[in-house]
Amino acid sequence: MAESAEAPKLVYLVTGGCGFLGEHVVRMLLEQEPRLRELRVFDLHLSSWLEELKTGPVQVTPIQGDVTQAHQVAAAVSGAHVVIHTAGLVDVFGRASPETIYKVNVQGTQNVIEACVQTGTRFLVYTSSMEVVGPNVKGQPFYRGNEDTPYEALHKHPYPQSKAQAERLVLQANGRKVQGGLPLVTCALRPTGIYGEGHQIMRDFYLQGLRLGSRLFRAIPASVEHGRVYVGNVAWMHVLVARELEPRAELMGGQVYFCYDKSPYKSYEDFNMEFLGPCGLRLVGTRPLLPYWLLMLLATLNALLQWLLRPLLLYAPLLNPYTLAIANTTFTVSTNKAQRHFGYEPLFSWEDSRTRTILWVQGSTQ
Ligand SMILES: NC(=O)C1=CN([C@@H]2O[C@H](COP(=O)(O)OP(=O)(O)OC[C@H]3O[C@@H](n4cnc5c(N)ncnc54)[C@H](O)[C@@H]3O)[C@@H](O)[C@H]2O)C=CC1
Ligand SMILES: CC(C)[C@@H](O)CC[C@@H](C)[C@H]1CC[C@H]2[C@@H]3[C@H](O)CC4=CC(=O)CC[C@]4(C)[C@H]3CC[C@]12C
Repeated sequence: MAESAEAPKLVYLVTGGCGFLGEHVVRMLLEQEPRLRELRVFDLHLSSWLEELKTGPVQVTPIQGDVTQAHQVAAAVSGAHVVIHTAGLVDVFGRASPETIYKVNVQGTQNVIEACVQTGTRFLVYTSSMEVVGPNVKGQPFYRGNEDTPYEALHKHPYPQSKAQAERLVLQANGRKVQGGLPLVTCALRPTGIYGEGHQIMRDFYLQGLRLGSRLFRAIPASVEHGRVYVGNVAWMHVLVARELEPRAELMGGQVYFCYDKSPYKSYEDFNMEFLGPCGLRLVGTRPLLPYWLLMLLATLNALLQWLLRPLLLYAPLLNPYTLAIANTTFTVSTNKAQRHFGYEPLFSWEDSRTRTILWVQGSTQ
């Protein structure tokens, strides 16, 4: 816990606080923000682990609610000093309809913004995504780019479209007068693919590998780099931005920041093997075992099957045309904007991030 002479007086709200990233943000705030008096955790689905947090010095207030319900959001926001908005439907597998994704990710974010304006909360940190930039529909690579790199951010998929729209709303709201007459200060953080304790897709790959005789079969060329960032460092960046947004409002207000750390640049599958290898899996093939056209045919058949089965059951495999295209397109960032603007340095080294993730994967099947 960082030291502070002042008595704790601030109220923070984390939406989506029971999610993969949200939980790490909640725990990081309790460890690293000495000014906290109350931490409100707003989520559609509250987790049981919240109970263990109630014994500490900070008042932890679980709030079961839906960001698509403006009145519930306003009640949760009222009186908060900072809102960290991570809640969202993270769906590229066809589980939810495009309408639902839009309702949660865009209208939900608009509700958070309006709640800040109406209740007088001045600081809003939005969890955006690398996906608001790319990979785009043309499959153009984004190779070690930064926040200023020119890139045609064209999307057709509902998820990146919704994240891009929500980010625009947040950045446009910067400077709006909130109740009481002072300006709203907003910023957006763009994580690349987040990994770490609680990453369900990593767990799915591990379980799939165990079912296939402790092996996975390469589908993506090793040459395709995919940016990844450790969840603890993403959480730390959120805490730091929430703290620095007030004193550095002029510089940070209305800005976007990629989330980054020292995680190595690798293909999505080779990066996963950094954790799954030590857990006993091996990746078969030095190059994809099937040609891209055949993989795309299988992905398309998955999408067709999902559509046919939808009236009966939800069939949502990892392989679909969108995920295959994303995985096959280089997207990595190389930037220090967060360091320049608010002194961000990763809290966890690559070695530490890797060890923590391996331990979690090993324990995730017990
Ligand atoms: N997982 C990743 O690799 C990346 C995630 N992000 C962003 O980070 C944020 C968190 O993502 P994850 O933790 O991975 O997802 P998650 O699905 O684990 O967490 C999202 C949380 O939001 C809550 N939620 C969903 N709909 C809600 C609603 N209508 N009202 C209230 N709460 C609702 C869920 O219950 C869940 O706890 C999202 O905004 C996502 O777009 C950005 C880049 C990468
Ligand atoms: C089946 C194989 C082709 C396999 O390699 C597919 C992997 C695929 C599930 C992932 C590849 C890239 C991932 C996405 C990327 O990290 C960017 C993301 C940002 C977000 O905001 C949410 C998650 C995601 C879309 C992430 C989802 C999983 C992948 C598509």
